[in-house]
Amino acid sequence: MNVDLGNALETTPGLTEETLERLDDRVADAHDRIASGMADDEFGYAALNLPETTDPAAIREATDRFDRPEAVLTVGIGGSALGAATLANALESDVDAYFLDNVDPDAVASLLDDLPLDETVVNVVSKSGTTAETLANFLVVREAMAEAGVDWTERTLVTTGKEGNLRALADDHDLPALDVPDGVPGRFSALSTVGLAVPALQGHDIEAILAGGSDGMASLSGSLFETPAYAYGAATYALAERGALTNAVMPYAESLETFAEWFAQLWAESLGKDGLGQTPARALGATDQHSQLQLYRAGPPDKLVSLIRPTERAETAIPETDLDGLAYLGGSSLGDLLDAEFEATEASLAAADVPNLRIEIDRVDERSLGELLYAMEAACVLYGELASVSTFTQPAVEWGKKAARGLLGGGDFPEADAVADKRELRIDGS
Ligand SMILES: O=P(O)(O)OC[C@H]1O[C@H](O)[C@H](O)[C@@H](O)[C@@H]1O
Repeated sequence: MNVDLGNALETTPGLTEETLERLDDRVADAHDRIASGMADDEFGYAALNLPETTDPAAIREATDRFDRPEAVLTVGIGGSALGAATLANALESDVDAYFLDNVDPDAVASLLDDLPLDETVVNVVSKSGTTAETLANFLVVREAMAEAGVDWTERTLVTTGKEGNLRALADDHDLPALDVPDGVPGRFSALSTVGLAVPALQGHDIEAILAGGSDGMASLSGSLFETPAYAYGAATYALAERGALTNAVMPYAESLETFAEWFAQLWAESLGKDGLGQTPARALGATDQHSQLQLYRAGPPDKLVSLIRPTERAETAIPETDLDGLAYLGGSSLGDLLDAEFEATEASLAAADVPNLRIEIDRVDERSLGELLYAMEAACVLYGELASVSTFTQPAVEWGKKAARGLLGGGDFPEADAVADKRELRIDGS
């Protein structure tokens, strides 16, 4: 994996080589803090040890008891879904992966109608075991299985903390259960049981995913010039300080589209604190060149664009044509075209002085994905250190969770009272 900062030099906002040299002293201090947090398995920092602390054999022991299913249905939300979804949607498998991470009744009903429930493994994931959406969806899924004559206890895998509702359910019904490791916030859990059970059920090489994470771990050092993850974290931080308040993440590979969603949670929940942060925007190359790029290039100069690509792709040749004006495409390939679009977008942003960062992975496979996920987590932790925010908490999200629970009669939460204070200025249509 490599990160190229060249197109963020002398842009608006922008960096200079001198800025980066000066910042490198702070990166060294931040790295010391990160390394000591890792050594002590401190809350949050422990996530950066996962390539070494996750036990793939324990994951396989829990997943191997299910004969190769037709589908895996994960019931979870946020960090309990997005890591697994990133891996499942990036890697090809004949075991289909679905994710119930919302409680839209139409979407839930239509998914349950379509799924072969007797051939599906239900993977219910909640670190806290209290998230209303996840537990409600699980109750709905469980009932759908019972109605279809499927013994849900035979087809359910639970991943949760050591205590709580889900743990009790797993114990009561003797369900296979994986532990969410201590000290690992949900959005940093992709390389743990939380992110790896689905790829294991799909037959992917989870050891290779962890090996990729280990590659990222081995490259952590006290200098941003030697650590791609820190180069990305330091540059995004410094650009945000200079006004790049939006980070448009634009993978040039459809298989990485969900990665941008995972990144959005990581960046938003970790860094959006104390009036600081950088808004992650999700885009896909080349598709969004034809929609969002106009804004990124010519809108307010408050953005940076992160362009991500694999350097190796499958080849699909573009057939020769004698159509005037299209002959230049013939003999080329879709991959060449996508790469040309990638480089053209970089150049077009640079020509308009818009900072853009290039991230390259070797190819979309287990090892490179493990390295990419690890590197972005390390980048985020470094950014949090430089910005002095509390990277591993999410009090603003918890506030809304409590208000919703209170509204539904799930406890006495003062946050729920605020809902009654909503101001109205309503304009009715016909
Ligand atoms: O895994 P759970 O406890 O169900 O939590 C799922 C999600 O809930 C909240 O929204 C948190 O802000 C997220 O960080 C977390 O990933």
